Amino acid sequence: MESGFGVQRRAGGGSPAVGASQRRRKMPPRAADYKLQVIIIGSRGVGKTSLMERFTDDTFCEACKSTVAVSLEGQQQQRLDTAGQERFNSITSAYYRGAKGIVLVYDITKQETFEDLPKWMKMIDKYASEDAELLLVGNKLDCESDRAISRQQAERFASRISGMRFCEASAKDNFNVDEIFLKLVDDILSKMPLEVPSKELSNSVLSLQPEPEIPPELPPPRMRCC
Ligand SMILES: Nc1nc2c(ncn2[C@@H]2O[C@H](COP(=O)(O)OP(=O)(O)OP(=O)(O)O)[C@@H](O)[C@H]2O)c(=O)[nH]1
Repeated sequence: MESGFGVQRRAGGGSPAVGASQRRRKMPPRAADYKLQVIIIGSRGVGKTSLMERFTDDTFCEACKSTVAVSLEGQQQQRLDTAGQERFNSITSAYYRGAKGIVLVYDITKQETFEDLPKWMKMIDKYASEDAELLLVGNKLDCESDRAISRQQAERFASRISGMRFCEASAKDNFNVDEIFLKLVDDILSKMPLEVPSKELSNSVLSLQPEPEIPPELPPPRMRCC
């Protein structure tokens, strides 16, 4: 249950006068200065694909099918047999490892998606680089009347994890979506050395489905002691 993509960022971009989605539609394509791998993780149905599609294409699908595929940009699209856990795990660990940014999503209307967050953090602790930027996103803010998780609860969760930022968003209403990804990329770039080695760059895209598998032995967690 991960989605991800290569985010392209041009140097000296600054804050746009128009929305970033508008800029994406109107500006002619130009070679990117960097390609950074960002993955989007979270429980089933929280809106990972919707956030990604809102950011990349400025589209929203009301009745999307669940993601069950791995795709490698410019290459083949391959259906995953969810029983094929071994192959899945090696792909998962590779993509976590390569991620410069991780967007961890829950649904503000679904308690269980918030309760799953510690499991996702275990995956991050096990597989991701310590330097990866982390962003917690409470999606479906347009469903305020069905809210099950308060902003304060989520802020408390994020504050216990070193370097994790938090925001709420709506892929449906296109609220905070550009901000999520552009801020994440700015944070990643601000940490990078001026000369980025080419092996650091990635152009792969990932979209996976199975439930998070909790590793039996975990490295020291990012959770801070209270
Ligand atoms: N109201 C509302 N619905 C949303 C929002 N984002 C996604 N959805 C809906 O939630 C459902 C699941 O969205 P997806 O983007 O497929 O969620 P996902 O996390 O990629 O789901 P999986 O691939 O199954 O893990 C779809 O019906 C979307 O239309 C949002 O911001 N607001």
